[in-house]
Amino acid sequence: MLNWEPWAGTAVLPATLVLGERVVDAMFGRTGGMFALWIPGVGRSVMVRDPALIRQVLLAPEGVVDDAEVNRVQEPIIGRQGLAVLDEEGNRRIRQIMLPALRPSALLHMRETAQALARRVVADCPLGTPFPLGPRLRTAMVEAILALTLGVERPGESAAWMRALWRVFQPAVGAEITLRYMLRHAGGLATWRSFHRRREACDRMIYAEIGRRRAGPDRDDLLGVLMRARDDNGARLTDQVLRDQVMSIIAGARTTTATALAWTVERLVRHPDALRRLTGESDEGADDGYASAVCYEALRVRPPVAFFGRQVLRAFELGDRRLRPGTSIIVHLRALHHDPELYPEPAAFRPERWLGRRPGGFGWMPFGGGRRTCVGDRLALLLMKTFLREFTRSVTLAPATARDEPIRWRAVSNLPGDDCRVVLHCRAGGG
Ligand code: HEM
Repeated sequence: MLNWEPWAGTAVLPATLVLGERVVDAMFGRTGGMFALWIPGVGRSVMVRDPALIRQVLLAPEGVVDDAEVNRVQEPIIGRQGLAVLDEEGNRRIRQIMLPALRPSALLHMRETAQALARRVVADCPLGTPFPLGPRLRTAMVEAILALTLGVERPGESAAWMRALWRVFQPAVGAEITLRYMLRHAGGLATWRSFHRRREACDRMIYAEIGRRRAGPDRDDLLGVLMRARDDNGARLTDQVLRDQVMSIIAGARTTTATALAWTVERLVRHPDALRRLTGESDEGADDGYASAVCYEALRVRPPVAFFGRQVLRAFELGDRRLRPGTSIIVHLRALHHDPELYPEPAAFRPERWLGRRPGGFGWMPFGGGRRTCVGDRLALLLMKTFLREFTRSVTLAPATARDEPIRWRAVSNLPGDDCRVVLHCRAGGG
């Protein structure tokens, strides 16, 4: 029954690059929300967009699907004990330590950090001329995450961290990591001195910070929270585990939130009514209901992360199919978020859909779901809303071109094709 599909399904992703997303939608339409395919470096897979099937995957009992295996590509950066690649028990333990520090009530201090960063972005942007906002948002978001994780707030200090991180995270390294991961069974990850040197330079900074803290007073940032944790026997997390969590948080947060914000601005400048309403709300300053709706809708129509996945450990019935161990299950987020049965006129950007309503269930999943759901979702929304408020208060935003920016799909990211090209003008009486 699956016979024709792996071939047609395998052709779908490359065909999408040429013919656009309608190819994926057509395939899902023909196959009832799930199709089989073969992905280089990943292997036998099914691509899913049906919320009932996604629910079944995410609520599967422990031991039936593996949450970590599909994240192994990140291991050279986040380490063997990084949150995303830890086994279920290890992952649960680290999440229990981290999550209280990532709740909205614990993140209030991040609002001020985000405000200051947003003001600096606005002050540094050229006025009256088109430019890409994306790179400036990426820098600001790395600074935000350094403040949250390591308490780095001073510009000189953060510049040193940014330089070290850039050498590990630059796109060429990312592409090589993916390629080496695909060749892992042929020893693709074995020797790679240049990368190890870059990573060690970054690691030295993290270990030096851990050492300073062991010798000095406690700090209240995320590293401080991790360093205070003890297990039932009173043992604390090792330096290696701490290092791997710092890199996991930076890897998870580094570009995702900036991409989400870039898409939100890209959608808003092409929907002047929504932008006007958001600006009105920012000026009044009391409520952020519309800003929340704008963020939910932008994350729906343009999910920054294109897919998330799980791997089958024990033979598993998914819908009417039996999946063999080793099969990867990939959730296609843009297709899920454009299901017309869930969202009438799914391509329309309409924040009003979310007024008086919070996303829930399995039809809106920009942050993934189940046991491995993103730990930074609340922080991401806080950063997005704070930036939008500062922007709309101090500048008017307009698109640099009339056409929508195309979705540039790179690895697991959906990026704005022109890196969010906009024109800013000072607002009369704003700021
Ligand atoms: C709009 C911004 C963001 C988006 C769209 C996003 C999306 C995602 C997705 C789809 C996953 C996979 C979840 C799954 O497999 O079910 C994930 C995991 C993760 N995210 Fe985010 N993320 C964002 C921001 C952040 C931030 C700000 C942080 C750090 C504070 C972060 C840290 C992580 C980590 C550490 C994981 C791995 C969790 C685990 O395996 O237990 N993310 N994220």
